[in-house]
Parts: sequence; C-alpha cells; structure tokens
Amino acid sequence: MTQLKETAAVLGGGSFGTAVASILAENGHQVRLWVRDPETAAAINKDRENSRYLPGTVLPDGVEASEDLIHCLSGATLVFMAIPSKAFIDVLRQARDHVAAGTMVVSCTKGIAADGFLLMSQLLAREWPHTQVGVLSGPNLAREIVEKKFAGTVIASTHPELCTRVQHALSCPYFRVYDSSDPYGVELGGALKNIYAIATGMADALDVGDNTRAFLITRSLAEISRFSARMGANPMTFLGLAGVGDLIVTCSSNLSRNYQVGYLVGQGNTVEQAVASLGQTAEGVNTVKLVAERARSEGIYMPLATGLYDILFHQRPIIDVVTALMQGDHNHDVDFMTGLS
Ligand SMILES: NC(=O)c1ccc[n+]([C@@H]2O[C@H](COP(=O)([O-])OP(=O)(O)OC[C@H]3O[C@@H](n4cnc5c(N)ncnc54)[C@H](O)[C@@H]3O)[C@@H](O)[C@H]2O)c1
Ligand SMILES: O=P(O)(O)OC[C@H](O)CO
Repeated sequence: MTQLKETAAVLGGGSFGTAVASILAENGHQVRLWVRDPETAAAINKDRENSRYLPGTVLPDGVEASEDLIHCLSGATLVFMAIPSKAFIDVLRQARDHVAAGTMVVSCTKGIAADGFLLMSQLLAREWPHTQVGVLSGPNLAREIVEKKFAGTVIASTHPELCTRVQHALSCPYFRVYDSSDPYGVELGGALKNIYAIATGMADALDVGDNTRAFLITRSLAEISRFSARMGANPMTFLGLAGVGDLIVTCSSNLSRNYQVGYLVGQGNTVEQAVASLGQTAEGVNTVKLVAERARSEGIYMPLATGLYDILFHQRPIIDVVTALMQGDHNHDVDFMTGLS
C-alpha cells in the first residue's frame, strides 16, 4: 500500500512539538515547525538541533522551523498543536483564518483552560469549527521519543478517518499508535495525571517508601476516574495508555517536568521557585488549581488534588494533609468502578 505523504504543521517548538516533528519527518512527511521567534527558527534550521528544549538531539532534515505561522499552515493536511494550555487559545485565534476547512487537527496539549474549564479539543471545536479534531496522549516523554526508545500512544477522535491518518503518519519502529473513540477521556487523563506527578515528586523528595508511592499512584487513579466519571467520561478509558500508562510514567520519571516541580517543592522550595527553576512547561500547577476548585464546588471527593492545592497555594503543611488522608473515613477499594463512592 502506498503511504500518503502528509504536509504537516506542528505549532509549538518546545520539547513535544519538536519530538512529533521529528517522527513525522523521519516517516517522510513534509514538516513545518512553528516557533515564535525568528532566531530560534534560524538556529534550528542551521544547527539541526532545538538547543533549548532538546539539546543534543539531531533533527531530521525534513523538519523546517519557521516563525511564519501562515507559511507553516499553508497547504497543511495535518496540524499538531503542542502549545502550552495557557497560550493555546491565543494561537488558535492567530491562526484561525489560515486553517483550511476539513483540516485534521490534533491536540497534544495536556492541560485545561481556566475559561470554562475547557479541554483543548473543546477550545478547538469552538474556535476552529471547520476542522476535524483529535487528541494525542499517552506515556510519551519527549526526550525518550527523540532517543527512539519504544513507546506507545493513543490518538482519540470521533472521526475514525483522522485516527487512521494519524496512525499512518506517526507509526514507526519505535512509536506505536493505538486509536480510541473517547477523546474526552483520553484528554482528561493526560491533563489530570500531571497533578499526581507533582504529588509523587514531592513524596519522593521526602523519601517515602515504595509502598507509599504505589499507594499514592493507585489512589491517584481512583481520583482521576472518579472525577472523570462525574465529568461524563468513560472510566474504562483510564485503564489504557492515556490513563494508567501516562500516570505511571509521569509519576515515576525524573524526566517529567511535573514530577520535577513536585520534587523541588518537597525539597523546600515554593511552587513559584520550582516553576522558575524548571523553565519549561509544568501543566499540573495550573491544572491542580482548576481541578481542586471544581472538586470542591461539585462535592467530588479528591483528597489528593485538594490537599496538594492547599500545600502549593495555601502553605498547608504536608503532614496535615497526609494525616487527614490517612485518618479519613474508611473507604472502598476500586470505588470508582463499582459505583460505591
Ligand atoms: N514534553 C513532553 O514530554 C510532553 C509530552 C506529551 C505532551 N506534552 C504536552 O505538550 C504541551 C507543550 O509542552 P512542551 O513540553 O512542548 O513544552 P515546553 O515547555 O517544552 O515548550 C513550550 C513551547 O511553547 C512555546 N510557547 C509558549 N507560549 C507560546 C505562545 N504564546 N505562542 C507560541 N508558542 C508559545 C514556547 O516558546 C515553547 O516552544 C504541554 O501541554 C505538555 O503537557 C509534553
Ligand atoms: O514532562 P511532563 O510532566 O509534562 O510529562 C510529559 C508527558 O506528559 C509524559 O507523558
């Protein structure tokens, strides 16, 4: 079967946008990587390296970086969005008139917009209603992807043909793409796990035991599933790569920026200091605020997310949160699947 060669635009030249662009170009597709400033674009094109976000990685020749958004989108058959959630809406508005009707657009962003508690695919559906929208999510640390370590991911969309196109565009010997018809659940899993990566990083800095980490990660899954079920997602989706898979990697890898933020806070830094020293995107810092507020306003039991929020933003001592958790009412295991919560 002849492979369709895509003209792909990747908006966002940070770690993940660069990793996606890299796979696409290696698969023979034409790729334009949109970055904001001309110096960065010129340096990427000249050095074949994104020295700020993925130093030491040689980018395939097929990746063309450009600061010209219109050029990047011109003739694009597939658009990948790898813009942090805080800037997502601005970019959608800048680009709106340059995206052709029917274009397939895939969000790789794992965050929630404060305005209306919307996921990125919901912003896309609102701002670019003339496009077909999908979501890419899974245990996908950018650094490991460009090092060609084996990884799996999920493309989720209500348009099956979009899933097929993205599977063809991205699949390669080290990257396997599964499909899903539950974009909302896949996207919610990717956004929520960042909260728990911060909590686990903090716990690791405090040198908790292995039992504690397993306890924390498993109860994180319970919270993610409970919250998502209340939001209307299918809790079964969280058993997949975009749920358990991403939760495991982000809560256990020191390559995760959310985990790193938690680790720095566990070492005694404020969250502001931790974010400043990271210098990259850690979506969980914003997500925990939105989710904790939502959980409280809707009466959803989420002691980990609300406890983390209080630690990060209200200087609540960690020990208070842990004590309240450990001494809370007796509860059922797997409550979110059995309807016992
Ligand atoms: N890095 C990963 O391993 C990874 C994996 C999967 C998903 N993601 C998700 O991808 C999204 C992007 O993360 P990242 O890791 O690439 O972030 P990053 O911090 O590595 O890079 C962010 C990029 O966005 C650009 N940017 C910021 N504000 C912008 C604006 N207003 N307009 C245009 N560009 C802007 C920055 O210049 C930078 O190039 C996040 O939602 C993240 O959760 C990241
Ligand atoms: O570095 P993080 O914490 O944003 O995590 C990156 C990816 O989401 C892992 O799948």
